[in-house]
Formats: sequence, C-alpha cells, structure tokens
Amino acid sequence: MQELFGLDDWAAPVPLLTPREMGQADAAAIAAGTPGTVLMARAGRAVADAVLRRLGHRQGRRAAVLCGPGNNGGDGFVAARLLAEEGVEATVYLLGARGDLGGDAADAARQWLGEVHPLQAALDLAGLDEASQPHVWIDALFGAGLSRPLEGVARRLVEALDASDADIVAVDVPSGLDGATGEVRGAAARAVETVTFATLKPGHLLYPGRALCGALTVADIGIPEAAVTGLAPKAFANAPGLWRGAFPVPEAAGHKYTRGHLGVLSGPAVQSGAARLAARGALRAGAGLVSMICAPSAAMVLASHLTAVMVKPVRAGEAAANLMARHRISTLVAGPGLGTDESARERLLAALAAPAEGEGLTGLVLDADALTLLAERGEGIADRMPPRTVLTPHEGEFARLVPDLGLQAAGQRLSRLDRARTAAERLGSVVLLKGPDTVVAAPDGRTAIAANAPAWLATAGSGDVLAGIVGGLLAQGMPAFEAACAAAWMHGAAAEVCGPGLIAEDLPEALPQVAAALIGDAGLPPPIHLAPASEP
Ligand SMILES: NC(=O)C1=CN([C@@H]2O[C@H](COP(=O)(O)OP(=O)(O)OC[C@H]3O[C@@H](n4cnc5c(N)ncnc54)[C@H](O)[C@@H]3O)[C@@H](O)[C@H]2O)[C@@H](O)CC1
Ligand SMILES: [K+]
Repeated sequence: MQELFGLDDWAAPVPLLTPREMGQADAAAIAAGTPGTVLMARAGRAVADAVLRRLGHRQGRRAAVLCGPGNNGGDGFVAARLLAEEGVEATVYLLGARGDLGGDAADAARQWLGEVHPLQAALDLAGLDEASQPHVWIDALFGAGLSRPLEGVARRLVEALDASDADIVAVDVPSGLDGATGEVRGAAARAVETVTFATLKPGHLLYPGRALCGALTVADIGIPEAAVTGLAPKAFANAPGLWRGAFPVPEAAGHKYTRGHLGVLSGPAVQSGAARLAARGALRAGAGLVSMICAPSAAMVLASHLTAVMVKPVRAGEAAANLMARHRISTLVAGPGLGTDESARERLLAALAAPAEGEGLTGLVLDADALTLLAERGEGIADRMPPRTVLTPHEGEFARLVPDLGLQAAGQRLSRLDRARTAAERLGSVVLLKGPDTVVAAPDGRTAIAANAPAWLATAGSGDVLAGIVGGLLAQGMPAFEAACAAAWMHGAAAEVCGPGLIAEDLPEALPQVAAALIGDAGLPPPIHLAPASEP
C-alpha cells in the first residue's frame, strides 16, 4: 500500500514555489556558491535523462529541441548536447537570434556545436508526414520567465503540436502555462512529461495546468534546502508529509470517547441519505462515536438504515445543543441533505447554540446546504462557528459565500489558490474548495493543493463523504487545516483503491486500507513473544 499511494515520495512536506519565488531560490543558491551554469547543467541533465528513458535504445532516435530566448532555452541547449553525446540525433530550433542570448543560456549555447535553426523551421517540420517527425519534442521555449501570452511563431508551433500526437517533454513547465496559477496564456503545449527543478510550482497542480504537464518529475539540481525554506513557503502539495505528524493514531489504551463523538445534522427523512454518507465517512475516518441528530419524523428512516451510527431524535421543545452536550458531542457536520428553508436554518442554529450545561462544540464542518444558509442568511451562524471550523464549498457554493472571489466574478484574475486563501482570511475559517485540484486554505495563509484525485471521484454523494471524513478527523482532535488536508487526501486515496465505477457508498469502505497505509501497525499493542526455554 505504501507503493500504491507513493507514500515514500511524499514523506516530507513538498512546498510549492511560484516562478518568482523559484527565481529567488535560484539566486540564493547561486549566492551560496553554486554557479548558475552548474544549476543549468544539472537541469539539462535531468531533461536529457527523462528523454533518454522515453526513447529507450531504438535505432535512429530523433529529438527536436525548441529553445526560447531565456534560461529555459539554456536548459534546452544543455539537453541537446547531452542527447547528442548519447547518439540521439538532436536538432535545435531557436526563437530569436543566437547573438541575443545572454548569461548562462549564452554559455550553454556556446557549448552546443551543432547547427541552430530558426523556430519557423520547427513549424515546417511539425507539418510534415509522420515518418519525418522526431520521436520526441523538447519544449524549452519559456519557463519561469513567461511574461505575456504566447504569440507569433511560438504560438503557432505550440498549437500545431497540440493538434498532432507529438510526444513533448516540457522543461520546467509546458510553454504558455503560467507556473503560478495553472492558467494558459494564449496557448500552451500539452506534454507527456514535465521535468521541473527543486520543487513543484502551483501551476503544476492547478487545472488546466495539471492536465498539460503529463507525468511530473521533480529533479534535484542542488538548490540547498535553506534556499527554499528561507522563503518561508506557505503553499504545499497536499500529501501526507504535510499533515502526518498531526494524524490521529489511536492509542491502545484509549476508548471510544478519547476518539471523539461526532454529530451529523440530518435533514428531512426523504433526503437523509447525504447525512448517512457523511456519518459513515466520519466513522470510517476513526471518530469514536457518531450520532445522527434529527427530527423525530426522520428517525425511523435513519434507524432502519444505520447500525453503528446512533440516532438521536431531538424532541419538540428540546434544544439540540443541550442534547449534544449531554452526549459529549464535540464536533458537528451540518449541510448534507439539510435543506435551505427556514426550518433547516432553525435546526442549524439550535445545534450551534451554546448549551445550557456542559461543553459546546469545538469542531464544525459546514457543507452543502449549510453553506448556502451561511451565505444567504448567515446571521447567528457565523458568530457560532468554533475556531476549528472547516467550510467545504464547491465552486458554486464558494461563489455564493464570497461572490467577488467566485470563478465567474467580473474581472476575476486570481488563481484558485489565491481565491481560496483570500476567502479563508476573510471568513476566518479553513476553506476546502472542492474540485479535481481541491485547495485547502487556512486563515493564516497556509494552503495545500490536492494532486491525487482520480477522475471517477466526481460522483453523487462523494462530497458528503468528504465532509464526514473532515468531521471524523476533527472529532479526534486534529487541527482544522491538517484535518481538511488529510481528509481531501484520504478521499482521493480511497477513490484510487476503489477504481472506476466508484459510487459514494464505496468510499468509506475503502478508508481502512488508506488508514492502514498511513499509520501502519502504530495502533497495535506492543508485541508479546512466547520464547522457548533458552539453554542455561
Ligand atoms: N539560474 C537559474 O535561475 C536557473 C534557471 N533555470 C531555467 O531557467 C528558467 C527561467 O529562465 P528565465 O528567467 O530566463 O525565463 P524564461 O527562459 O522562461 O523566459 C524568459 C525569456 O522569454 C521572454 N518571454 C517571456 N514571455 C514571452 C512570450 N510570451 N513571448 C516571447 N517571449 C517571451 C522574456 O522576454 C525572456 O527573454 C526556468 O524555467 C528554468 O528552466 C534552470 O536552468 C535552473 C537554474
Ligand atoms: K518550457
């Protein structure tokens, strides 16, 4: 299972640096004594290695190397030279004049002893018959220095390659992809593989960037760790290295109450399935107890469907918060199937109220209908949210909560990452913005982008299970940002276990395999050996 989830690769947090921050890290590495030419030599080596892996040992291997006017092009020149040394027929095409190259790129170009063709010739090549095509195209046009949309011959070439089924290996990012935002500027190459350096960039994980990068390789080019940590990065890939230290490992001597009691607020009987999915997700995520808080009219439907999850009807005149405090329910998931009418709002407010006696809520997940209520009639809801609150909107709910940050908002130029971060700061809660590239953002500016969600995770009820997993982890005491990150990752990993054909009911059932991979045998009591008598 370690292998299935690639856990060894993700043992440490993986920071995401914007192209500008990466430039600062490069500069710090150079200032600390590694010349830029050495970094470029290693970058070109990593690209050449990736191309050689792709080409294998076939006869007459041909590579077209597309070089831009900056250091990305410099990496291309290095790769071309190393490929030629390995017997690959490498042809270099350059955007602009060779004499205009400067710095490390000029140095790399000087060491390339072959011809340099104008980029227009590559465009002509792309239009030729299949037999004339190179086996691999190396896209070293623009990397971190992309500063405007692609135009002219570069754009026409990228579009021509996109229309063909050319194998493109991109250097750092597919040219035209904005490494900070994942957006395409004008046009962008669609790579089968992208080799980037030192660490990932947000644009590698945010869509459409993620789909354009193909397989991602992060090559170590000797940037010292301090050059990256010195930038105090706040954005990370969402993977276990980021939150594993806070993941709740059950103690052998613990009991169910030490693993937390979670309540799920159910809506009317006919739409109670969503709440049941959330409850099942929470239980499988390790909550010690899960109770369904419901109206008496929904109780029989729920009871006939539930076994390990308890049903707690709130009788007329009884305050839900008091009932929850009596049962030591410290965490609540509200929203799935709740409804958005006035009675739903009243029930939500009743569950969030301070109890007459005992402890109030310490953890809260607001999802689905609860988010709509918060957006449209939020008085009384927002000020009852405990510090560990996670909001789990999809794009539509997000736009209702923070209209000016919605995807379709007029003049919207922020990336998905920045939209989620700004919303979290403004709402004072952790925001988990759902999508194939789910972003988790905390009010203190920390963010994480998911990278493991399979396509088949987008299915009815999948979000309800996710809300439950977040709640289950909060109930066990996990901090809100880490709980939201871990839940999003586990949700993706569970979907990976299930495979295509997944329905939401399958997700909770796959969680034990995911948890086992995360905690190994940590929850088992220490081993007991019954040793045979030893010789005196
Ligand atoms: N020393 C370093 O900083 C290292 C940099 N490396 C490589 O260097 C790259 C960054 O190099 P640069 O900062 O030189 O930037 P790039 O090489 O990505 O591009 C900058 C050049 O492209 C031009 N340009 C930008 N957008 C354009 C557009 N749409 N149309 C036409 N021209 C455009 C700019 O005017 C500039 O001349 C990285 O992506 C990486 O591949 C690696 O070699 C590792 C070391
Ligand atoms: K590139």
